[in-house]
Amino acid sequence: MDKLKKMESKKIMEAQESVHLADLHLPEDLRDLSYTQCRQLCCEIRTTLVNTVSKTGGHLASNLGVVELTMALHRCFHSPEDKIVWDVGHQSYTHKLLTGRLDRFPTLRQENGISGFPKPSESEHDAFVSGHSSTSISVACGMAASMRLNQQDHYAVAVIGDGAMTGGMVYEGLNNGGKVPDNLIVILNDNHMSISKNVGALAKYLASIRGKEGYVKTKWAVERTLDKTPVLGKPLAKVLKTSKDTLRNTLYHQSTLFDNLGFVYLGPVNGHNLEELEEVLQVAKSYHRPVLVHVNTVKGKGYMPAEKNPGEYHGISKFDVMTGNPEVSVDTCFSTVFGQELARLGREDQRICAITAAMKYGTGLQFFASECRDRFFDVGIAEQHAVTFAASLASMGHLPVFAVYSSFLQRAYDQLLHDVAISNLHVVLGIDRAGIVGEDGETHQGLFDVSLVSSIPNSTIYAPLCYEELRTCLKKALYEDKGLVCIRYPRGVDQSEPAFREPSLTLSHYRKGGRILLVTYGRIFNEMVRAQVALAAEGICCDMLRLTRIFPLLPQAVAAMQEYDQVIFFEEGVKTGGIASQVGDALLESGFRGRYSSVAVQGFVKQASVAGSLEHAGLSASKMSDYVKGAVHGHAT
Ligand SMILES: Cc1ncc(C[n+]2csc(CCOP(=O)(O)OP(=O)(O)O)c2C)c(N)n1
Ligand SMILES: CC(=O)[C@@H](O)[C@H](O)COP(=O)(O)O
Ligand SMILES: [Mg+2]
Repeated sequence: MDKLKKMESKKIMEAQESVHLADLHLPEDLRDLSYTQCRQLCCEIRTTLVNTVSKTGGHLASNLGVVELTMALHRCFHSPEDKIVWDVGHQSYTHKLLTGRLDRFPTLRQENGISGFPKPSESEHDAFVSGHSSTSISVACGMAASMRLNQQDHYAVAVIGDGAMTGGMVYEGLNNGGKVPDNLIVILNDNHMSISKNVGALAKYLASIRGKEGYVKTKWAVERTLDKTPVLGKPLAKVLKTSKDTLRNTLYHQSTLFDNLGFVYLGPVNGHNLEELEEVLQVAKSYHRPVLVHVNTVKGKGYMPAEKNPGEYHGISKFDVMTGNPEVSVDTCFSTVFGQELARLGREDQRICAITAAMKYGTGLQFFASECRDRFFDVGIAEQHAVTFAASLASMGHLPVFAVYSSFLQRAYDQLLHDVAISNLHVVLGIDRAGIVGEDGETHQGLFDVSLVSSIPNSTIYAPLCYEELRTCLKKALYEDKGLVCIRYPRGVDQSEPAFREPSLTLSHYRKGGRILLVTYGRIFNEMVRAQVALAAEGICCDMLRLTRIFPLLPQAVAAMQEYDQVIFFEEGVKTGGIASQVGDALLESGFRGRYSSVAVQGFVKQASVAGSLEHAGLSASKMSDYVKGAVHGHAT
């Protein structure tokens, strides 16, 4: 039997053997499997994804869509020497399963468990931290450049979705990457979806090229013919390379944006067909220059509820696998209230415009979108653009409201400062997911917005406690305040007790006759109320001060603090530059003679439940009460 036949029979034998993730040494063993075995593994992976996410919550639909793509990548590239960089990283679950994390997979997104995003600290196969969109091409560019400098013949592969392609950083990366002779491969995972439908001119452009099946088929034939021509030394290889390019240009006169930017464009290919995927990836590797591979996938592939409703299953909480129904369904949350109130105001005032950066449903703007269609703008994953766009609308007399997650706003600091604040333009921000977010972890915590915005002159920040207060703040922000006005509110529901829910636009002072004043803002006031009750039961009487307008500091708040022997500020935000530290400065300047201390978040907050993270940060009721007891007895840290 010749070598080829032997290999063939080995393959057939292997194909008859069933394989399981748990029996394999991954990712290495993947390369020895037959396609039949790979497809079998894909089924096992999908079942694992659905079952696990049904218990932990997570990004299901995006992951179901890239099972074959991930398998093909790990068969064609050699991680960790080759670097696979996942954009956003929310679709990296299969990658985790194929790189030896099956046993830990049930701990997904839990405290001390594996992350829902790539984390080099978790595995050498996670090339780079991600969570925010559109960074992968820049990361891969840097890695490919480093490989060249170190004379390593490895590959840097960025895997990026069509939604993430709407982010501006992508074009900075393409601009840089397209001109270098590096082993840089960009895989465009095109499923026609961002979280909701992908929007904008780029989405339209991708739609126009993704249907061109003829392009790819003929192309493979050309590549194969040329690649199989015996190599007769370098000069001929050069001629062949030139003829490849000439042939490509002749056959495919219609070049893409990516070709024009210096990338070889390959595709589109069926992202659920392993053979086709591996073929295109091998061709991509053969170029040794920047290549973009366009892959068509179906978001939610293989689990009917997710295929039918990819938006709802993008990020989902625990659900019933049989029905697809969420375990707990929440009708109202801060985002919904914000969105509904904005829609109501928008109906009455034609100047109001609402802007989202691809988070229409997450921020509750779907209500505005359906009621005031022409004044609703989904600008794609483009927070920087969104802020400058809002500034520009304001300069033309509109009343723009940009609803954005706290952590994603971090990108747009200069736009807030340079485009909004310097001109004192009236722009309202709904800062959603403010504070601790829980299971998404470090990349998504909303803990920096207060420090960030309060460093900008003439800005205003509100932190409403409850829905009613949120509505009032929004009206005030639109009709009474000027300049940059932010309203920050958390993920989730109003948990404040009716007795503490008197809406205020400034501050609420709860007097019990104590000599200690506890101060805070936002949702952790609920924790403070519980702490105060517990402390009272132990004979420690505390007053409370809750701020609704947190910045600029209210003179009456600083004045109220002067009445006390001891003031303790609890803040669900970072300590540096936060309100607690600003209050400390103000008290010092005012000649306050009592004791002042604060508890705020320090460092990056890892994934855990919101309650768990509050506890670790010292911001739960029990930790607050412990801290106060320590302070009373003179040993607070
Ligand atoms: C800067 C930033 N803004 C918004 C998000 C929220 N976000 C996460 S995934 C996503 C959609 C990504 O779509 P795509 O890249 O096509 O991936 P798919 O889920 O379709 O696979 C968005 C908007 C984010 N992670 N980062
Ligand atoms: C991956 C990503 O950035 C988003 O999908 C984010 O996880 C959404 O968070 P929410 O679930 O709070 O909308
Ligand atoms: Mg997509």
